[in-house]
Amino acid sequence: MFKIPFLDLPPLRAAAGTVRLPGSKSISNRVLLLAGLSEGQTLVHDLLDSDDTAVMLASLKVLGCQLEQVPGGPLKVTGIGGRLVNKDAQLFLGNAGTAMRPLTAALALLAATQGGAFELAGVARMHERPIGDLVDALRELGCEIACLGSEGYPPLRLSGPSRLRLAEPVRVRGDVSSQFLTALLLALPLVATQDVVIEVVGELISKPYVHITLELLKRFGIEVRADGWQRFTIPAGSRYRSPGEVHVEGDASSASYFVALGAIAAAETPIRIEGVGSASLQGDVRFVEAAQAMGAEVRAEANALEVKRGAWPLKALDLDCNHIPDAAMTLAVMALYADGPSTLRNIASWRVKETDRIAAMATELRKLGASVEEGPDWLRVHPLRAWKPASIHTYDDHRVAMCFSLAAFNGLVTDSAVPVRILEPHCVAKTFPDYFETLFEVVTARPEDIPVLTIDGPTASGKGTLADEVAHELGYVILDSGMLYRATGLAAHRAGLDLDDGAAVAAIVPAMDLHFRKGRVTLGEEDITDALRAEAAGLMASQVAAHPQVRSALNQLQLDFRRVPGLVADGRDMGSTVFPDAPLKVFLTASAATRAERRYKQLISKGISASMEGLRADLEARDARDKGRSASPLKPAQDAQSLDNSAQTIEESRDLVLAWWAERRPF
Ligand SMILES: Nc1ncnc2c1ncn2[C@@H]1O[C@H](COP(=O)(O)OP(=O)(O)O)[C@@H](O)[C@H]1O
Ligand SMILES: Nc1ccn([C@@H]2O[C@H](COP(=O)(O)OP(=O)(O)O)[C@@H](O)[C@H]2O)c(=O)n1
Repeated sequence: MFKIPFLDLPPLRAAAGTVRLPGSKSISNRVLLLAGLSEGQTLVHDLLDSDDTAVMLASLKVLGCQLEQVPGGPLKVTGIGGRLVNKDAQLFLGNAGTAMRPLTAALALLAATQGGAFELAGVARMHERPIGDLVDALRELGCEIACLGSEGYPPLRLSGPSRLRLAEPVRVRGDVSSQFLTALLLALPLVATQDVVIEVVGELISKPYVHITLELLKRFGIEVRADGWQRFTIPAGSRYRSPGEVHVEGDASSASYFVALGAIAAAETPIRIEGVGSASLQGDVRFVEAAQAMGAEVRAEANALEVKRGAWPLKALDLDCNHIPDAAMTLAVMALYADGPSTLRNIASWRVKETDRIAAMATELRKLGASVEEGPDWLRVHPLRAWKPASIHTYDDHRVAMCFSLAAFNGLVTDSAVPVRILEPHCVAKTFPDYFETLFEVVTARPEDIPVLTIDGPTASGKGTLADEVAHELGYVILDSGMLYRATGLAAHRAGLDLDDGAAVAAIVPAMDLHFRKGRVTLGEEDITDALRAEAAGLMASQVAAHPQVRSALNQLQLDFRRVPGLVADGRDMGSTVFPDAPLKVFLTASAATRAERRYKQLISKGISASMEGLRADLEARDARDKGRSASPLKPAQDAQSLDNSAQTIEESRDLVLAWWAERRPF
């Protein structure tokens, strides 16, 4: 996950490959609650790991459920069998509607029948999301509920015992959020000593989510009788029975970004999306039909989709989106690539989601330059051809962040492509913590569009440290080019080659089986990270680096690191030779005394013995060789910014470089 203030997406051009979706949020939290209320054990496979499931899990634990993660396997949930273990608890539910609503219903009913006191609270936005209709329905049933802030909103206090009135049908509004009905359906089996009837008042929205609820209840042994979508009966004597094992489907709303990606950018080979398909329970899988109407070519298997671009530009759309409320946000961004204005209708529920999504989408689309009209329950988006680089505010709303990533394909409809900045990208953790990593796996950009920041300088000036810090802050890929020279030196040495024979050393480069993963370097099967860090490897590197043949043999390997979303490259000639078009080139220096001292401390802290004088002599010899060689000698690129960090802390250097970087970005 990118836990950084912003993530800049360079102009993207194409997409291909396979993505595996994380588990559905709606199914995960429903299954967890049902497993938690059931008697016995349930093995939950493919559970979504996200903010919203984390708050549900934390609550179940407080309520006395036992949770055990089988390493690399399912989560084992041992339920409370409908009997309260802990009758007095405070639960924090973040911004998770899928936890707040059903837990309110379940705990209100349990408190009424078994006694207890529960406080349910969330983040500030959760306290602005209405829950009054559910509270009213539960009070009608005889539950005691106090709204601790504003009437009709969380935080709530649920207490009991109190006498329940189950003989009369309980009435709940269906036209604001179907989650109120879902909450009652999930919870009422707890008290179904007689038939309990729920009547929906008003037209029920988001029916597919209620369908998921009914299907999952069935798997947990509860056969609800439904009369149309207006009246539901929970039969007397209903009891949750664990099915033993449950597999959570991939998240169909999350699939929408990749379906859209295929429609926009998979011109050659399709994007394959695994985890949802034609057999999916989730209503949002019908997003596929909307994407097809806009031109996507889709092939559906039971549990996978393959999507390719069909019509281009996309075809404008006028759609009632009531059946795909969450996924429909993606259509608003697809509309930018259409051949006319697109209208999304019947989306009033957007106004009470993580943020007011109609207002948010309109505001952010306009920042890109789009012309947008909005009404109480509709949004019209006009196609965009003159794009502006924009900083997209994400309102702590995962879906805003994910759907605006698709704006980075603007280069497919304009000659002057622009990057897109996504603020607070970690908000995707709500449903898809690795969304951007997954996206980056399947998209490509033109190398010249991918920004590079270079840091060159003499040994122990702090290049590696600064590069790590800056790359981390920007979410960029890192190239420690010295490691490539070190690995080449080491491999040549081990092969018994004369390190002064440039042609012989260069000849082994193509066959080097070198991999960089998670800060470790492997050569073939062997982890050579520590060997590479030794001073001896640095000297060997400097020796082989003097040969033009070796430098050119390593050139393409270095260029291959220029990957989405951007690159920070450190070495000797990153700015002067390898990435001459980098928008920011830093030449980092520090006095020889400072550098020798830093290297000394670095080695000592790793338990490697060293002498200050020896180190200084080595580094001066290495500097002399690096500066004096004819091939790519160590010297600042013409347009480099010099930085002497002798008297600076690491943070000061980092912040200065980030400030220079900010000056060069178009946002
Ligand atoms: N600005 C700085 N101030 C103090 N120490 C630093 C600074 N930059 C780096 N260092 C320290 O100096 C040591 C050498 O830095 P390193 O990044 O390995 O250098 P290089 O990659 O240039 O050889 C590290 O232990 C690092 O923590
Ligand atoms: N881009 C690069 C990177 C390293 N090198 C060579 O590789 C040696 C080791 O590089 P490094 O960056 O790992 O070394 P330190 O600066 O960490 O000591 C340097 O002394 C250079 O001779 C190079 O020539 N060009």
